[in-house]
Amino acid sequence: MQVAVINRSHHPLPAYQTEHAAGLDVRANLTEPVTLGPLQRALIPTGLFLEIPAGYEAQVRPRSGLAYKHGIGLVNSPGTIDADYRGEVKVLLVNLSNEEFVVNDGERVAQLVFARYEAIEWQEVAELSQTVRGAGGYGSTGTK
Ligand SMILES: O=c1ccn([C@H]2C[C@H](O)[C@@H](COP(=O)(O)OP(=O)(O)OP(=O)(O)O)O2)c(=O)[nH]1
Ligand SMILES: [Mg+2]
Repeated sequence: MQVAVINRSHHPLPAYQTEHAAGLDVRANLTEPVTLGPLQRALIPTGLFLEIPAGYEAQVRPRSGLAYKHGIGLVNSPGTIDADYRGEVKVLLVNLSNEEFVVNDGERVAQLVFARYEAIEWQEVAELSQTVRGAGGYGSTGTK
């Protein structure tokens, strides 16, 4: 699938790092580093503007390496880039560690996963079909 993009960053376009990677690593586009103290969050610009085909979205997902090594996540994980959004793609990082984390220009801060979605129409009804699970959830099937 082709996706129109304007790259106003000073970095190459996001790229798949391996042959069958689902996500394209996206880089911070900064004029100066951003320091995130414990529990601080920041909107990190990417310099990227997309025109995603109708019927698709881009999900902004965390990188597990940053999460594991530095406690860096996304406040709104996964972020949603709508097909009709024409603004700059930004990444809402949060520092969930006890130590400062410095986001440097060019750092791969998140990954973009393109996915299909279905637009639905509600069909309001009085009752839903019966199932074995019923309303059970939140651990209702036990822990083993
Ligand atoms: O991590 C994100 C999440 C969103 N966006 C952009 C693209 C998306 O299409 C738009 C709106 O996002 P969302 O619908 O999640 O935010 P909202 O709080 O509902 O804002 P809005 O009222 O503008 O929809 O912001 C990003 O750049 N990065
Ligand atoms: Mg919205």
